[in-house]
Amino acid sequence: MTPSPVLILDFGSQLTQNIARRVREMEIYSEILPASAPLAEIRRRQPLALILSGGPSSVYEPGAPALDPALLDLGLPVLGICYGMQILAHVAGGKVERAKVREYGVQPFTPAKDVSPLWDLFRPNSPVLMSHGDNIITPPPGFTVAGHTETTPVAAMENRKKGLYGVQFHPEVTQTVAGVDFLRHFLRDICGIKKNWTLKGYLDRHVEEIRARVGTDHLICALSGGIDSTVTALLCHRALGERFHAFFVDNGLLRKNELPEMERDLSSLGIPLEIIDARDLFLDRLKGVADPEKKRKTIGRTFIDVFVREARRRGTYRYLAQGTLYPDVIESVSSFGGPSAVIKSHHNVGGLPKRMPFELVEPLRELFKDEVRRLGRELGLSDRFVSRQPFPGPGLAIRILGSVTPERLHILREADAIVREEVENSPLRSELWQYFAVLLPVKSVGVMGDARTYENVAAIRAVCSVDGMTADVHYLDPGLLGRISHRIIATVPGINRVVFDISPKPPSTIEWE
Ligand SMILES: Nc1ncnc2c1ncn2[C@@H]1O[C@H](COP(=O)(O)OP(=O)(O)OP(=O)(O)O)[C@@H](O)[C@H]1O
Ligand SMILES: O=c1[nH]c(=O)c2[nH+]cn([C@@H]3O[C@H](COP(=O)(O)O)[C@@H](O)[C@H]3O)c2[nH]1
Ligand SMILES: NC(=O)CC[C@H](N)C(=O)O
Ligand SMILES: [Mg+2]
Repeated sequence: MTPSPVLILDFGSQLTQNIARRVREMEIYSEILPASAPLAEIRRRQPLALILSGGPSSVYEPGAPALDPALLDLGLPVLGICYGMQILAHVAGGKVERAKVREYGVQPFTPAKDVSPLWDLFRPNSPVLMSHGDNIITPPPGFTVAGHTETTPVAAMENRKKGLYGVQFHPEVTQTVAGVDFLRHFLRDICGIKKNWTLKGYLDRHVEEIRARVGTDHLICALSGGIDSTVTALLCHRALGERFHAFFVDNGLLRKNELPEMERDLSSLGIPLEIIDARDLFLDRLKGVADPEKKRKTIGRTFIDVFVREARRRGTYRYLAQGTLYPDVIESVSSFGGPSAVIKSHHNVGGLPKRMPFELVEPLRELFKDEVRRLGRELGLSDRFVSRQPFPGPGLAIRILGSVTPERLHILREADAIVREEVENSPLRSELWQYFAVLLPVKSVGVMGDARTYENVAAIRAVCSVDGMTADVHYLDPGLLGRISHRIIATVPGINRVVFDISPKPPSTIEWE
């Protein structure tokens, strides 16, 4: 049975899922609902506490996301974070205005005297992450100021009697050093919530949910052999048995030897699999497409067309399972109805056609990659499998800048195989999140064997990351870089220059398109 959640109301923050995962890390069940969710919907879930997320709006602007005042009278503890605190103040009769000085980055926070035990963890000048342009000028009646920073007089507030609290800073990020402990103290000690969630429980619950939802229908699973879809497949297979069918699409955008390696790995897991050769269709549709978003949408649509065609051929399937994770969602669409920005359309989310003949089953949609890896271990996947580098569904197409042609695919495939082989033969493999080659749409002059060349440039990317939301460059050892460059230029016809990408995410993204 699903436990009662800590309910997080999303006002459009890029950090909303960070709040959710912090709560999960304390083994407490949480759910996210859009801030616009009706009161009845919220009550139906019988939440144990409410957390109001941050968001890009200002409470005094027309159309800013609202908070139903009735929520403050349910007798539930409430914690507002950033916009969440501002909307709480606004609704309860306080005053919010544009600040004279905006406050961004880590700042020293000092709790007020005679505050409730919630603030026990903060010493004077505790580092907290701030990111706001509005300030609470007057706290609402019944509230007292619980702390300040140099430029924010109301950096925290509380109405102890009603259990309503607010912080202007972000406790859900590691830059707020006491942040995680503060959230735990709030939920465990102040709200008195007991541990009620584990990844194993997550697994069991989703197996049950899929069984209940799909009923006697059949489900096809889009399986790439990557960790996300493999965990999705294991979960759906466990739920549905014979009514589960996995399709792997060869879209012609795969890496060297991907198909045989994937077949070998998956057959050892006992997942029945069909391989669909759709190389010509994908390459045909991608002809002349150079714009990154157009490429991604073309690929997303073609994946679905292929699934529809194959599903019709075999009978009717109502459900399509995909290994969609939370970062795919947050970068692709305005998540959970919140007004967050589109960064790029991941093929499996923002790249999908508007009208779909399938209902999607996406059991991992709330999780981050490192959580899926732990789930994979829980399901018995080997460390080697679980720690493999992610490979995006649009494949080499988003690493060939400009139009995708069979010749350019061949060049990149060969160069990329060398990067993989060299890194995988070094002790680095387990430290890196991703390592790959990108083919640039520029040519440069070289000299090989005394003759002039005028050929393509390849860029090498190597990054470390926990969840793909941010990434650091890993400066490869010069010896290793030299070997990679030498091998590529010597053995891959069409490349005469190799460069190394030194841009972190943000401001760059991991993939070049
Ligand atoms: N070639 C493919 N055939 C079938 N489905 C695919 C293919 N490529 C991607 N997908 C679907 O798109 C989803 C998202 O792709 P993505 O690459 O993020 O995940 P993954 O391949 O499962 O894991 P990883 O991130 O480790 O590569 C997959 O989980 C899978 O459902
Ligand atoms: O399945 C996917 N479909 C996509 O369309 C897609 N685009 C990026 N990625 C992967 O997501 C992580 C973050 O990538 P970016 O920094 O490029 O956005 C990195 O690990 C990327 O490889 C994708 N995965
Ligand atoms: N990150 C936030 O929640 C910002 C809230 C509000 N818009 C501000 O700038 O003050
Ligand atoms: Mg993949």
